Amino acid sequence: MASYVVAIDQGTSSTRCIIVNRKGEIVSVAQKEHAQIYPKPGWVEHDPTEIWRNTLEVIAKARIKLGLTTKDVVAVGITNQRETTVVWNKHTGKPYHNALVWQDVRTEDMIAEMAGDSGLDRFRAKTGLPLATYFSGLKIRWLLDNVPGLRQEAEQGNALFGNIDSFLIWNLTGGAKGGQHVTDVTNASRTQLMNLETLAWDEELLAAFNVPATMMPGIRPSSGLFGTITSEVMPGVPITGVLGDQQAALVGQTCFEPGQAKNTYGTGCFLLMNTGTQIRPSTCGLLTTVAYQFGNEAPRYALEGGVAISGALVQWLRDNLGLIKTSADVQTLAAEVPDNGGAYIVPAFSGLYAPYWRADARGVIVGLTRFVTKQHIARAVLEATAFQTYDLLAAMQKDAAVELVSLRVDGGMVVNDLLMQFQADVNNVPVVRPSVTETTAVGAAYAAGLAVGYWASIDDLSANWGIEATFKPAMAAEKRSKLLHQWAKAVQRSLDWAD
Ligand SMILES: Nc1ncnc2c1ncn2[C@@H]1O[C@H](COP(=O)(O)OP(=O)(O)O)[C@@H](O)[C@H]1O
Ligand SMILES: O=P(O)(O)OC[C@H](O)CO
Repeated sequence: MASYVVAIDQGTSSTRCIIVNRKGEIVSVAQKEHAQIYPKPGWVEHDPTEIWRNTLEVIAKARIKLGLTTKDVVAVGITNQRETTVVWNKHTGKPYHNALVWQDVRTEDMIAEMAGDSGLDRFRAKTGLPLATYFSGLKIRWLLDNVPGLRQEAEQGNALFGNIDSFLIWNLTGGAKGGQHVTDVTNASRTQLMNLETLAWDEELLAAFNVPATMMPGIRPSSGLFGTITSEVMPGVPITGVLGDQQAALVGQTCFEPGQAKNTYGTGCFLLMNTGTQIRPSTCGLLTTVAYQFGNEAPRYALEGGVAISGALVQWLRDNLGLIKTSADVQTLAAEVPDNGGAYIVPAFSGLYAPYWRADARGVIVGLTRFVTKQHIARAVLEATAFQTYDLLAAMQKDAAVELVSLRVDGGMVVNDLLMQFQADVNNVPVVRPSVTETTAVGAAYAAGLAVGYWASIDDLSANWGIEATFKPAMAAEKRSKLLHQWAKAVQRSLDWAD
């Protein structure tokens, strides 16, 4: 049998195992959703043990579909929802608490105290990130301060911190019996505890967030050996690629040249532009982050704009309002009307992220009249994602001082042609959908395969990329500016809501 790379894509909504061949094609997939736990308004948790169980299950299923033995697998890559924080006991493997998901806003009250007189940008120079509920540092601190006995456990060296990548690697490589406690530079860059230049945990940051260094995983390049799997699901196979999911998508889209950008439409929506070896600070509310580091090469950096709620708004329409049965139904419903009927939704469920960074914002639906129907609401749901992306793109073009000639897209929502066309229209930039839209998993596979010589160089990867569809802007300028004007007003209405 031919040889393959296995990628595990642990996302916010589900866990997937995807098996990739040398052409970057997906030859087998298995996927499982996990529970979203909302203990209070604004709080979002996952059960790490459920995610671990699902990971084992999807690996087994994807392998069985293809009749794959471990001999056929050259390497494993892992990509994951970033920032989501797990702390577990190193002797038992048991988490001390559910994972605090990146969207969780329970640390909101800690921000003002941390910011002090320096403001939200207190740690931006070292980390590229503003103070926000989003990143792991405050989440770790919340756990240490609120889970009885945890701080003492951490100080005694019994408690380990990890994002989901670390938690999975540790379990796959032996768990309490010698599991590797490691992460990669891209994930570490989202904790707000790593220095972007040194690529090491920063003592001053650890002290400011009051996090003991003993909890922290070793930081490795994104492509290289992380450990060898001992779990019976794939014993003996090396894990040689790890990337946060948005950085993995950048790699999967083969955006290796400075100035190339992609937008991933999943639960949230994330626009990343490769800025090469340069750490480019943002003045427009974007993040500076590590894009990838392959082996001993210099790290590559990116500018990033992320919004918390995009596909999640479709799920909300489905699960909370019951207006659609499946996510795909949103397109059918929205296509029954020619426009939004004057309704706009700003899905600030977790506050607003880039470029606004307003933790006090909450979701609003504005422009309601008796004319507005569920069809208009469905349309407003899709348009909200496109408008939020427009805001990111505008900030990105200012920060990077480049004009994008096209936008490469991927993620679960890009099957939606109505959304893709509307995106091209409001951005006034062509939207390019590649033949493989599971770029997150493919990116992790690429990092893993490069490390073991399955692909010789990034040129091999770029040769695998191809276009499936291009959506060209077709909206009159006047209509476009009217829509964007109304959107900007709607955003203002969402601000200053949470006290
Ligand atoms: N046809 C569709 N139209 C709009 N949204 C969709 C469609 N299909 C899936 N989605 C949304 O895409 C998201 C899943 O995308 P995915 O990339 O799998 O997310 P994640 O990696 O965050 O788990 C879900 O929020 C879902 O509601
Ligand atoms: O699970 P996704 O694809 O929505 O991605 C989540 C991001 O990594 C959060 O930063």
